[in-house]
Amino acid sequence: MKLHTSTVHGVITAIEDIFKNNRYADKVIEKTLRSNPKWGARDRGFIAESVYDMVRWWKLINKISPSDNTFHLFGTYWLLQGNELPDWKEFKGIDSKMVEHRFNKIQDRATLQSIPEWLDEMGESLLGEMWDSEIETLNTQADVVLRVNTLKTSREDLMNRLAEEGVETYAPKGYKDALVLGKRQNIFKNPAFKAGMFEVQDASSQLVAQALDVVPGMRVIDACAGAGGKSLHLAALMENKGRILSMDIEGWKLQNAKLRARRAGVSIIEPRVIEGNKTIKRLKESADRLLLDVPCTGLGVLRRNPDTKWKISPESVAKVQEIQQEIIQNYSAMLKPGGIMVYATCSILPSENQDQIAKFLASEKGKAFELLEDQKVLAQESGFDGFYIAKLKKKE
Ligand SMILES: C[S@@+](CC[C@H](N)C(=O)[O-])C[C@H]1O[C@@H](n2cnc3c(N)ncnc32)[C@H](O)[C@@H]1O
Repeated sequence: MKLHTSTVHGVITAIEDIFKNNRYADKVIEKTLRSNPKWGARDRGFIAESVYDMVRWWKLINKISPSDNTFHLFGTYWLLQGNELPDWKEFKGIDSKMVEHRFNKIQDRATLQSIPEWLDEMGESLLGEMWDSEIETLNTQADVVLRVNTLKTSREDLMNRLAEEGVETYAPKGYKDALVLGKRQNIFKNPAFKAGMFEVQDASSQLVAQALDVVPGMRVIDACAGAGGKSLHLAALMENKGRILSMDIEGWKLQNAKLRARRAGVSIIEPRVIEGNKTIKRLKESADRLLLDVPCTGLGVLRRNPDTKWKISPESVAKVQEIQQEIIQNYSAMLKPGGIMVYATCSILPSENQDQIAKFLASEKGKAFELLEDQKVLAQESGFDGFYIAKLKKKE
């Protein structure tokens, strides 16, 4: 593949923005692509993929590159991908033999898999021998998965409609509303997206709303609703009948959920900002179903957000675990006796998942609950994101 000055500069600028200014990769890529409307689909694809890949392999590239000059780092990445470098002055001092030689000398998993050492140690201690292949899987590129909005269309109709436009998809077994794109592309531009016929949502994430066993007419609380991905799915499963209270501590995220609801033809979502314990107390025993899609490290979705591994630390992992336990302890009061609560994370760490549930069940408030089932979804087994989903019942 031939390299072009303008797009390589786009990658270099984006990488410097991410690492020097500590910005999120997805936001930086979005900004870079927006600032250059003349780039075509291939150029955009090249930039997005190269930036994500460089972020993913940052530690490895830095170990091999002859310097921390961003062109050298890009050149190293490009050669590691099995490509050739053009004769540009910026790439002076790097060649494929040197890159191969330095790569072959690396033995340790933390560098080879390009993750911080503390994370490698934590992963191994918590996941044992599963860690090796899990981190390998989490370093690959994720599929683009759609969730069909059954309020507007069926999976078969959407599949046919997209196929007529040349967008090939397949329906993965075991995920009744999911379609996987055959080829990565910007699907947000598709008219079916603008018409609210689908959302982009990983297949594992689609298991969360399903676990709540909702029926039309129920009163549901989605207590960490964010931009409303799971609330929208719940609304579709409830045939847009009943009530969903979508709550979060961040009001701007709920605003986003409102816009998405309008596009999806959903009218039963009511956003509510959590302003403290008072908001929770007022809703005591008011919900038939309660979803706690709690904040987490995001280690199950590293394929989508590779920069997570450079942003988290042992301290932030401990802090988020504290928040998770606080949420389950305090928010579980909003569920009616006999109701069902789902606790979910997009993490693969037992300390954020089954250990949190065990701690809750052993506590005073947890005595009112029983665990019905839980799913520990690893990326290496499912082929999709890593997730944890626990389904609990509040005793009558
Ligand atoms: C995993 S995200 C939710 C994703 C969302 N459910 C979706 O499907 O798109 C976790 C959310 O919890 C919110 N959050 C963090 N601390 C919270 C708290 N104490 N109470 C409620 N929400 C909180 C964050 O703002 C974030 O939007």
